[in-house]
Order: sequence, then C-alpha cells, then structure tokens
Amino acid sequence: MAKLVMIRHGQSEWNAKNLFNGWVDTKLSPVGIEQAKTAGKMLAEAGIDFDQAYTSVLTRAIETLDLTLFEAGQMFIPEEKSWRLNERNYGALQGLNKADAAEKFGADQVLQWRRSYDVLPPLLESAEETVEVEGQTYASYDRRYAEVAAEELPLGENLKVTLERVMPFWNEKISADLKAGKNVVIAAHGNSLRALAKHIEQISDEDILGLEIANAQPIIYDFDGDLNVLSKDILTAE
Ligand SMILES: O=C(O)[C@@H](CO)OP(=O)(O)O
Repeated sequence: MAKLVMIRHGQSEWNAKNLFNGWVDTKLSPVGIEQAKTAGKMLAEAGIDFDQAYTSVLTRAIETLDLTLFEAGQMFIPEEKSWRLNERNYGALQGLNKADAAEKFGADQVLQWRRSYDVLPPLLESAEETVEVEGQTYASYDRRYAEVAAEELPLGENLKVTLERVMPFWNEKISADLKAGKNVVIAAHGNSLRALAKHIEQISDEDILGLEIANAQPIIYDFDGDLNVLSKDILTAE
C-alpha cells in the first residue's frame, strides 16, 4: 500500500492580492510561508515516511515543498521538478485582479474560466508577450522552459489541457513510484492538483467545477497495488 500526499502551495503574493497567477513566478507571502511550515508539522505528526518528492518549476511550489519537508524532517529524499506540474497557464488573464475581471466580463464567465473543464481563458498572443503588474514586467517564459518543445508551451490552458500535459508525468513517474510501493509527496498548484484529483478520483467533467483545493492542506490518498483509492484524508490546521 502506497501513499500519495498532494499539497497546494501556501498563499502566494498574488493569491494575497487576488490576481490571476498562472505561470507567472511569484513567491509565497508571509502567510504562505507559515502555512507551508504548518503543513510540514502536520505531516510529521501523521508519521508518513516519504520516498520521493515532486514539484513544479514555479517558486511558490518549490518553497512549499522545501518548507514542508524541512518541518517534516525529510529534506533528504529525492526531489524532481517538472513544468508538467505547473499551475494551469491562465493566458491573457495573468496579472488581472479576479474581482475586477468578474465585474468586467461577468461573474459567470469568470467562473467558467476558473473552474470549468473545457472553457479556455483568453490566450496570450505570443510567447514574447509580457505581464505588467505594479511597474514590474514578467516574461511569459524564461530559460527554465528551454528544454520544452515550442509547440508544447501553452498560451493559455483550461483544465482539460492541463490534465493532458500532467498525465505523461503521472504515468511515467508518479504512478510508477506508487505501484512500486513508494510514498510520494507532490507540492504543486490549485489546478494542476485539480487535474490530478480528477484523474485519481474519476471525477466527471461536470462535477470537477465544484472541486476547490485550499492552500497548504495536505491531501492524503492511500492506494492498493492497482492504484485504486482506498482512502482519502485532508489535513487541516486547527
Ligand atoms: O491564480 C491562479 O493561478 C489560480 C490559483 O491561485 O487561480 P484559481 O483560484 O482561479 O484557481
């Protein structure tokens, strides 16, 4: 029996400002740092011995993994980073305020962009497009994506497309580890984890709209050898 723990990163600087984050590389806020430490303490109490860690190539998830493993006393385990675990690319919405967007485009449209399975957000015009927020310029892609084929770099993703690019990593790495009986921890993002949860729990395209994943609350799955889910538990701070 293997365990998979999925942790959405702690609150990011742009979560705190209610901005669409996507692939823009923001850091954890002070609240997010504390949330990640608390997640690590809860996992230490749960007594899970991890064999392998995975995270995205975005700072907020990497920070969360490191703080969590530090608090759990397991920084020594192997870690692998992949762009396939990144947040969904929010295209031209990145950097916009979510409440302002709801006012401008309508709450229902914004809900569809944020939570539907197959509605695409407005796309970036090109890979060269930048995001400007509070006088700072953020590139859409930088050298961390140098190894990714140009046609695989998204200009905007819905959950379906996110799931399609997460799945090769699930099949090749994560599920292989779990089948080998390894306990795995993944620190990633609201929507890359919604995609994984959809696959793992066989959630329908309609029902996935209602699935929210909170910052830094570890989700623990127990699997049998065929990767059927035996139990699911979510750790929450008091
Ligand atoms: O901004 C984002 O990238 C994500 C998660 O923080 O937004 P949403 O809440 O719409 O999933």
